[in-house]
Amino acid sequence: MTLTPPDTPPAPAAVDDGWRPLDAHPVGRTIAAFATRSFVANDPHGDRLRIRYEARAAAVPHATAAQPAELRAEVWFGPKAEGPPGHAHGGSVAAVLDEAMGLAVWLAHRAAVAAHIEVDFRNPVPLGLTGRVETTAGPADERKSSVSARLVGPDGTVYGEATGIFVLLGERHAGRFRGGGA
Ligand SMILES: CCCCCCCC(=O)SCCNC(=O)CCNC(=O)[C@H](O)C(C)(C)COP(=O)(O)OP(=O)(O)OC[C@H]1O[C@@H](n2cnc3c(N)ncnc32)[C@H](O)[C@@H]1OP(=O)(O)O
Repeated sequence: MTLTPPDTPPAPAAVDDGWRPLDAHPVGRTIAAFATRSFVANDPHGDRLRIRYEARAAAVPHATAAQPAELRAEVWFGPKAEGPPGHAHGGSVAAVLDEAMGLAVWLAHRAAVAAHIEVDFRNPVPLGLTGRVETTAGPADERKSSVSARLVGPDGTVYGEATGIFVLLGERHAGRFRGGGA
C-alpha cells in the first residue's frame, strides 16, 4: 500500500547511465588506490579540493563493465584553493584537469604520465563551486595517448578545457616512477 496522495506525480524512474565509483570497477580499484595518495585527491574531507571519480564502459573496443574506459569526476573547490580573491587558483584547476586526464588514459589504456598539457581558463572558478570534470581519452599508439578534459559547472558554464599527451609507461621507464618520498 502506498501513502502517496493520488495527485502526486510518480517520481521519475532512476536511469542507470552506467557510471559507478571508480573503485567499484576491478581495473579502477588500483587506479583509485593511487589517487587516494595524490596531490589532488589525497584530502577528501579537506578545505582545498575534494574530488570523486567515476567510470563506465565506453564505446571503445576493449571496454567492458569490468574494464571501463571512460572517466569523469565531481570536484569541489574549497577556500584553500584560492588564487584571485574569491576564486580558484589556476594551478588547482590545471592540477584537477591534469590528474583526470592521466586517470582517463590509465583507465582506457594503461599507466601513463603527462608529457605535455595545455589548459585554457575560460571562466574564473568561484570558491565553493562543485563542478564536473569530463574526459575523453584518445586512441593510443605503443608509446602515448592524446586526451582531453573540461571542467563544467552545474549550469553548463565551461570553466576550463585541457588537452594532453600522456606517455604510456613501459619497460624503458622501469623504476622511474616508484612510490616513496620522505
Ligand atoms: C594517481 C594519480 C596519477 C595522476 C598523474 C597525473 C599526471 C601527471 O601529472 S604525471 C606527473 C608529471 N609528469 C612527469 O613527471 C613526466 C616527466 N617526464 C618524463 O619522465 C619523460 O619526459 C616522459 C616519460 C614523459 C617521456 O619520456 P620517454 O619515455 O623517453 O618518451 P619519448 O620516447 O621521448 O617519447 C614517447 C612519445 O611521446 C612523445 N612525447 C614525449 N614528450 C612529449 C612532449 N613534451 N610533447 C609532445 N609529445 C611528447 C614523443 O614524441 C614520442 O612520440 P612517438 O612515439 O610518436 O615518437
